Amino acid sequence: MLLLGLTGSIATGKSTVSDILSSPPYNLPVVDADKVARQVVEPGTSGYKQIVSHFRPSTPDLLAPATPETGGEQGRNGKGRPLNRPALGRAVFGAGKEKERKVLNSIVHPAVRREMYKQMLYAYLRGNWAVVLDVPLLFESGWEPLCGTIMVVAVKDAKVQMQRLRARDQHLTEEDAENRVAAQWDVRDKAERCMRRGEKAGVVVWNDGGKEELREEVDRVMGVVRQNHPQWWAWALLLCPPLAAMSGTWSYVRSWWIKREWEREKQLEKAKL
Ligand SMILES: CC(C)(COP(=O)(O)OP(=O)(O)OC[C@H]1O[C@@H](n2cnc3c(N)ncnc32)[C@H](O)[C@@H]1O)[C@@H](O)C(=O)NCCC(=O)NCCS
Ligand SMILES: Nc1ncnc2c1ncn2[C@@H]1O[C@H](COP(=O)(O)OP(=O)(O)OP(=O)(O)O)[C@@H](O)[C@H]1O
Repeated sequence: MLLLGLTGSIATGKSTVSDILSSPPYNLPVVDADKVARQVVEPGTSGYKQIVSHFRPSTPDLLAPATPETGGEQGRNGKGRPLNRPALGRAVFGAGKEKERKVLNSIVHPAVRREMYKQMLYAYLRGNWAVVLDVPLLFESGWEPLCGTIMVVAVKDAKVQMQRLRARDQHLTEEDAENRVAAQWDVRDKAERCMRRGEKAGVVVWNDGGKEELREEVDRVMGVVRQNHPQWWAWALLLCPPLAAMSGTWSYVRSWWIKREWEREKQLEKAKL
């Protein structure tokens, strides 16, 4: 089964592409890291308890206000009020907040990873030829070598990204939005890194145009992916687990090598400046 990593930067169009991939004619299962990241911090979970214990002293509005909708003082299930996500966002995005963001990531990411592995295994056992891993921080958090193919959804014009982000998340101020964009790698760097993997292992969906153009671009890119990963290969991997293990190991080593070379080049470029 192909692990198709879907990434980009904030508001470049990952969820829109993931909706296309999960509908006909593709009908691919999608494991959505943002969705899982919400589940693992619901009231009562260990993630929730750790976040409350670390962030509450510095963020007094960390929990949603006690209203009938949020279930009063103790929340709907009696395990606490849900997190006030915009407030937590302000505590971790912005200049000088990298340390706090790292703390949040170290609480949330391991739980996300565990749940995602479970969902991937389920998709494999159901005989899917591919599963989409929708992971916004795929490169930043080291998921890259795991994916047979990476699809980056990118825009060439940074203004398009900012406009879409502001239009979608109207609760964010201009500064909030800029802080969130700055918390991730530049999407054009992600596109470059992805193309470095070669067409078999890395494809870029450019999304500067309208939604109709995006659909056509996804169809074009999926034609390339499908050609490189035919159905018979998916069946061979399912019926022969040692072959799946060998193929996975080869893909991992190759991706790891490309990642290392790319990082070296970037370091050399930096040193030259
Ligand atoms: C800070 C939080 C509470 C803000 O919640 P909010 O509902 O406002 O945003 P949401 O979760 O929908 O994320 C929107 C986008 O922000 C970006 N983003 C989220 N977390 C991070 C992060 N730690 N670093 C950089 N970018 C991030 C992603 O592009 C994501 O798609 C939330 O983003 C969070 O819990 N982040 C930590 C978990 C994480 O890294 N999630 C990303 C996938 S694993
Ligand atoms: N080609 C397009 N034309 C017009 N609007 C678009 C296009 N692609 C995406 N959008 C809109 O831009 C916004 C951001 O897109 P989307 O939510 O898919 O991004 P995302 O990369 O998943 O964001 P996040 O990282 O925050 O989860 C949405 O409101 C979406 O409807």
